[in-house]
Amino acid sequence: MATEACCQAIGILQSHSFLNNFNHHQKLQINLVKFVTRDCLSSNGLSSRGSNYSGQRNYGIVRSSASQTSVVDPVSSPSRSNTGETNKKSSEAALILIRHGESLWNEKNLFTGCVDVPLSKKGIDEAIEAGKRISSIPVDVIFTSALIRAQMTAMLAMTQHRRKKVPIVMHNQSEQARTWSQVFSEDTKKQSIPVVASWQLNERMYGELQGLNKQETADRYGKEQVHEWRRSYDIPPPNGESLEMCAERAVAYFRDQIEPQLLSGKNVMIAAHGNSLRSIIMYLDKLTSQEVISLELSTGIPMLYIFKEGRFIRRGSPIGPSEAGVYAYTRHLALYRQKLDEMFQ
Ligand SMILES: O=C(O)[C@@H](CO)OP(=O)(O)O
Repeated sequence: MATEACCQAIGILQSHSFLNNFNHHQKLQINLVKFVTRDCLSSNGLSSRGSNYSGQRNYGIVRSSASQTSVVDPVSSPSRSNTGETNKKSSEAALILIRHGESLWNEKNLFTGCVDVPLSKKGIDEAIEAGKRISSIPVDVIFTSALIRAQMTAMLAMTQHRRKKVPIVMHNQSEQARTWSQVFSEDTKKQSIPVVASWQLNERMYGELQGLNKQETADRYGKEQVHEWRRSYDIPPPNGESLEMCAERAVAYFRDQIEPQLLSGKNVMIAAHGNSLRSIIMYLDKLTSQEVISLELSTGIPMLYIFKEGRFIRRGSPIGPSEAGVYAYTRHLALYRQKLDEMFQ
């Protein structure tokens, strides 16, 4: 069902590579599947004590490798802009990961897991701030968990995006839901971003800890025990999921549904949770089960990866759109931002 829903969702608003969108006179290069029925690491954003998550070191490596690589420019490449090849091959695709902003239960220091709690006021502000950071990074498709805090984060972040496309939540759970949510304008579809919500990206299920206060639980069961429940790789909390179990469904979903999008040149944003994202980062960065233990993600800090030649390259967390030489940008992304400048200033 997830596969079907996802394919339809992607088909719905499948747009060509982001840069093509800018030339309004350009013949559209869209392999648009018929709508509906067919249709940086910032040091405060991600850290891992004692691991290779030294932001400074990694930024340097990434930047130098990027500068040595020749990146095809889809804007000026006639072969790409005139032959409709854009959708099939892209030299790179952006992948933004964002942990939801602070929730009302984060604020109260409660284990949340799969309980569907909304953002706090601070979380709303964090999501908007995150949106500013990625406002010049292309987004063609958004994946979120089924939980409202991740969805709020994605939507609030997108209110800040300079491209001003409209994120539209896909509803493929039934034929009727599909039919009733159809869009009948090609132009409108081009100005939209499909949002695919999936339980596989949910926070790990925290079992009988859900709703308990983290500090009180540590006082009761001991700090060590609670740390083991919270951060060990393969030890689940009582009747809950271990990180390993969470990774089984989150990484499988990433590989089955999200990687093909990146492979086809789509720029993807994932709004999800501390542990579902930890497991995905473990996969992207090839962390060991030991290394992932100390990986912590802050709420509301977007992390950018570039998918290129089958590899994921961590770029860091983009800063604001006004920053000229943001390390997180590749040449490809800088061109996108330049186009936005031309369009909207
Ligand atoms: O309560 C939760 O769902 C998670 C994330 O807030 O907690 P932890 O920090 O233990 O991963």
